Amino acid sequence: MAQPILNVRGLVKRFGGLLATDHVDLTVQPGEIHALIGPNGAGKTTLISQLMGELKPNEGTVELAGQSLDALPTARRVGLGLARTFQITCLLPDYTVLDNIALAVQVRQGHSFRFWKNVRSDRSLRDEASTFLTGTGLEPRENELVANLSHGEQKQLELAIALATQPRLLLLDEPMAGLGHAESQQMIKTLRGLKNQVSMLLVEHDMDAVFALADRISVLVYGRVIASGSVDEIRQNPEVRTAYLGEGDELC
Ligand SMILES: Nc1ncnc2c1ncn2[C@@H]1O[C@H](COP(=O)(O)OP(=O)(O)OP(=O)(O)O)[C@@H](O)[C@H]1O
Repeated sequence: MAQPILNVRGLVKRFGGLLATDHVDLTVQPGEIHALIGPNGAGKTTLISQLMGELKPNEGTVELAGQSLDALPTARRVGLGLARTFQITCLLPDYTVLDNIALAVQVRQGHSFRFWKNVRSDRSLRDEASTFLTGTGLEPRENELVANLSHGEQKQLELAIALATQPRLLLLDEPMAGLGHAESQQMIKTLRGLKNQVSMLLVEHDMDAVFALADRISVLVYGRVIASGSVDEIRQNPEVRTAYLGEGDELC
């Protein structure tokens, strides 16, 4: 098997007496969409924050394409190809769609936020930024202020911003959260279209989306990975049904 793009071994995060992640082992293969599911409070967001270097683990190791990230701050991890989206969108509301993406392009190019006036005047920066709108459905909205976007459009924009850093691995924290049916379908289509471009770790509660997108699924309960496997293996796993859904519930 190819070298995993992400290799997590024995990752632990304690908050006082609470084990938010409990010796988590996880791999994401190149080109894979690996879904991470689990009940509220299972530790999914905590795990993503540890991968990004926003939270320091108590134990364990994280490698991106064979390179250890353990001693690296978040900015270096982004430089090596990690990007995340957030459960609650994190955008600049008084700037346009294109401004928000151009800023991410500029940061990737190594410029500091202090020079960000260029974002509104630099033609090549704006041209490059607009390429990340392709397939998001936001193309006609590039000059709209973020504050005027729907929730679904903001989620699409957040994804475009993450892509503008040209990641090798995208960590998606509930991209479907708060979306209506049509918006969820658009997001599924967008993510499917990205599959050959970037590997993904997809944290998601919407099981229709998970089953539509995932190559493999890992199930986190009380900080522990209780199962990992193909969609069919996870659908049929009795421990997953009991721990995650409750006895007798259908996993779909
Ligand atoms: N900064 C923190 N300080 C103390 N406890 C925390 C902190 N962050 C998270 N926790 C706790 O760690 C556990 C895991 O939380 P986390 O947000 O990672 O779960 P989650 O699986 O992402 O949940 P959800 O699906 O609701 O987003 C929870 O019990 C939460 O209350």
